[in-house]
Amino acid sequence: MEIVVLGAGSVGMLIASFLSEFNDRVTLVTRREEQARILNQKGLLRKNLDGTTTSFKINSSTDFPSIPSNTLIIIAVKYIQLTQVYETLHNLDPSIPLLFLQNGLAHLEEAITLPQQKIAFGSCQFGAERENDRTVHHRGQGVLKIAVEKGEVQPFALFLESPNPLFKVEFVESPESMLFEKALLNCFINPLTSILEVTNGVLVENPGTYRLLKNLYKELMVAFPKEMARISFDDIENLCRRTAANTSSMLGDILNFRPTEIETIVGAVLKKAAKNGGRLPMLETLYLLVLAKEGSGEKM
Ligand SMILES: NC(=O)C1=CN([C@@H]2O[C@H](COP(=O)(O)OP(=O)(O)OC[C@H]3O[C@@H](n4cnc5c(N)ncnc54)[C@H](OP(=O)(O)O)[C@@H]3O)[C@@H](O)[C@H]2O)C=CC1
Ligand SMILES: CC(C)(CO)C(=O)C(=O)O
Repeated sequence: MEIVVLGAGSVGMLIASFLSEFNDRVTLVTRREEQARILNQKGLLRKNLDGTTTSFKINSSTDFPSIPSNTLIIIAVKYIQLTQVYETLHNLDPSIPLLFLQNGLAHLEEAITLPQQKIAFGSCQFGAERENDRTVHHRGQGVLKIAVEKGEVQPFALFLESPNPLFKVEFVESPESMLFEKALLNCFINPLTSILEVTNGVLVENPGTYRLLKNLYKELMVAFPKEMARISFDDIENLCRRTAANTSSMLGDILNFRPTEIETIVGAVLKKAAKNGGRLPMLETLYLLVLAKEGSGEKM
């Protein structure tokens, strides 16, 4: 099966590297000509958890290659960049399977209005950090959860062929629950790492941020008792520890003066709580601080 990964950032390059270990028909679609040229000429590099580096020969292009219908398209751009991507996907063959890997909740309703008959969503619980246009760091082992919204599992089952024990994939039932659970996890890590400009591991090493995580846990437990019953405090701690060296995707945006995904992650969780009459003053404060920081880039 051909695989096209759209978006050669942290997640796109990391996923493409793992897929290239058992499939030699992976294409990385980039936004910039320069990046495609570097990837084609020099290949893709993955810096592994054990300090080694693996290199991969990879096809890269700024255009979609002519896509046969047995191609899987993996969309690894940020939520904010999806608007442009939807237009392209809209014009593709409706039988082509699509897998969306964004954090947050907003893309779920949007993506399912596309004409494609096979659509799945992924929840990445690993860390990925782009070093440059051809180099990505694997910053923490974690599962890639996949939930199919439209069509059958079969086209997405190719992930199970991965021979690499560090790239684990698990199929789950409901995209909505899976994405909400991931958004809850991101509420603990992404805003705090962005405000404090620290890597994920610091949140559990520093006594002050550790207390903040505990208090936030209590607050979210009251607002979402059913959903939070599936997430233990240990799960949050483990995610911070497993991805300890990672720069969260939101902090990456802040450091590069890009808009963050605060609305689709934290904003969406706050809205859901408000709908049920719940209030989340701590999370709302973190949300406002990220918004303030996001808007401050040009003025500083
Ligand atoms: N990083 C992480 O550890 C994790 C990230 N995630 C989620 O994964 C998603 C992707 O995040 P991440 O990889 O960190 O983001 P990055 O910003 O690193 O990567 C996004 C990439 O998409 C490219 N892009 C933007 N628009 C287009 C387009 N129209 N066509 C082709 N490429 C395009 C960008 O190109 P350019 O560089 O030219 O702007 C960039 O390389 C996010 O929703 C994030 O929340 C989830 C779990 C972990
Ligand atoms: C898994 C985690 C927390 C890794 O940093 C992430 O989802 C992100 O950075 O957005």
